[in-house]
Amino acid sequence: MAFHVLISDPLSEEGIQPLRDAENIEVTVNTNLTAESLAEKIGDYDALLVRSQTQVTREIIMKAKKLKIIGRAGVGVDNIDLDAATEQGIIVVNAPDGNTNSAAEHTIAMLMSLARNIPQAYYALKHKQWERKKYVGVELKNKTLGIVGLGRIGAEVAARAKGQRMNIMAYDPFLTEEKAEKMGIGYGTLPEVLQAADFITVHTPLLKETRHLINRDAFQKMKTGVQIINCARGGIIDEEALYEAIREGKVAGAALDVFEEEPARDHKLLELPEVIATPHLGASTVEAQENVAIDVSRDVVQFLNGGLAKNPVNLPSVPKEIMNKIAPYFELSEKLGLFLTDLTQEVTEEVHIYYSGDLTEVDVAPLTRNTVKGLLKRHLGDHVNDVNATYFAERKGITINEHKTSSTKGFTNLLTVEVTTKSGTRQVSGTLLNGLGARIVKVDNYSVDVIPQGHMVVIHHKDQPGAIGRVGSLLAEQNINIATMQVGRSNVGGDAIMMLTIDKHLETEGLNQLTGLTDIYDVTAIDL
Ligand SMILES: NC(=O)C1=CN([C@@H]2O[C@H](COP(=O)(O)OP(=O)(O)OC[C@H]3O[C@@H](n4cnc5c(N)ncnc54)[C@H](O)[C@@H]3O)[C@@H](O)[C@H]2O)C=CC1
Ligand SMILES: O=C(O)CCC(=O)C(=O)O
Repeated sequence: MAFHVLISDPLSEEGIQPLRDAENIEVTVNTNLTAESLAEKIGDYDALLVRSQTQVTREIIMKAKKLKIIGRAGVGVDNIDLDAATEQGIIVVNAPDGNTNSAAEHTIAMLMSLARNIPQAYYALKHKQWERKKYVGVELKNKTLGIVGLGRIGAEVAARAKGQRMNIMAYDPFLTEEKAEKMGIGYGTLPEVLQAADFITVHTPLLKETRHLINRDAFQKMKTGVQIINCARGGIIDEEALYEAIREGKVAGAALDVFEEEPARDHKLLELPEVIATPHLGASTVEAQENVAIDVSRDVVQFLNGGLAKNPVNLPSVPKEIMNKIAPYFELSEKLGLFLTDLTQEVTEEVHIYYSGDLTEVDVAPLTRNTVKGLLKRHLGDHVNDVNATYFAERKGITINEHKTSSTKGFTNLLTVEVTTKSGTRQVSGTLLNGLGARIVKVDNYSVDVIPQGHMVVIHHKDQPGAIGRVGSLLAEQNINIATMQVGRSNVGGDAIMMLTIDKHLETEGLNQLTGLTDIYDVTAIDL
């Protein structure tokens, strides 16, 4: 089967070679699509690759019936409606490392241009004006650079600015004093950084929490004559507040690579002589564009062919060595989820997943997501997948609890799923037996040994002579062959469980007849 991939923003031709090389992938490049024509065409594609221009809105995602993956050749994913993608089970991947260097270099270029009025002086000279007095700048040496957001790019900017003999002071929610000290930079709260800095550069993502992080209040805290750089995202700085701060003389200059609305051809900030700007060029280098396109193309090829994406945005990435350990449990975890949904046949309120033995040594979050997928699949069908399983569970008010326990009950590994509904709690445990594959080894309090596959019947009954025979006869009458049978009981003559694997699905009529037999409490048909 061929997968169809649409590239809707200009990407490096060398960078998309992994897509072109893949035999089962057909690539369409169309960088002139309007929002309407993208919405019209997106239904034909399995993957969409973008930079920052294409707005992948909810409306487009809702029309993307075949779409499995959106690749962002770059870092920021604020042009993609992540919630909508997650809801629709579409994985979003980005290329977080490929343009770090270019963005950091661009920031330093902007910092130096700002300090020495290079763009303004250049413009004047091109217009035949030799203005030496007007364009006196300031040195960077011994000035304080305030960095807001010390991630990949912020940290690279810090390293380079140290080379300019600047003092660095940074704020990041994940930065500690110890870490700052190790990096040879100063640590401060946001207000402290704002107060101390001669130059301030922002390097956070654009999130609800960071929108207008630098606002009127923030400008009030700054030194008079401060200069501001934004090579991260328009919207982190409140543009209206920046405009006022420049007009009032609080801010002496600003260097902007990004704007709240792009393209920003006719922006009032651009009319101010104190503002220098580039049209979102931070990542526009040959190297960065090749890097990000390669990274994202590889992820798309890998993912479409059943592999794991290296840089998922709406799904945590799983290191290879952990994946190798947990991969054999994937099928079992989903089947335990499916088994319990059939067994309870009621609205799930709470889920507890217990991992023991070998499984306690690794990050089992992917298995939890897969179990939840199994629990929801009966009702949501193929619409639920690893990307959206936890989201759907949350939306349906189901709480998911993951536990690691030392109680292995004699197995080297044991995965137990417990579901609470309004009628009570049901449990199923499974294990992987060396060389023998997956087994269900416990249902509620009964020990069993059943391969989790095919058509099954779970019967709760009273441990009385004849009960098993009656079930066998009735199924024989219905021409249903029993492949295997397991019986577990709590005590002689007490409650017991029969687990049958049968050769075909048990229809409702047969199920009702079984339920009507003497000493039978309840019967559930399960199809795995
Ligand atoms: N102009 C351009 O062409 C480019 C822009 N970017 C943008 O640069 C920004 C940074 O990218 P990376 O360094 O790769 O991201 P990153 O994820 O490595 O770093 C972001 C940092 O911001 C911090 N942060 C989050 N909320 C914060 C807050 N309220 N206050 C202070 N810090 C906060 C995070 O803890 C993290 O350390 C992103 O917005 C990205 O989209 C990236 C590449 C090119
Ligand atoms: O695609 C681009 O050139 C923009 C890069 C960018 O802003 C990012 O990676 O966040």
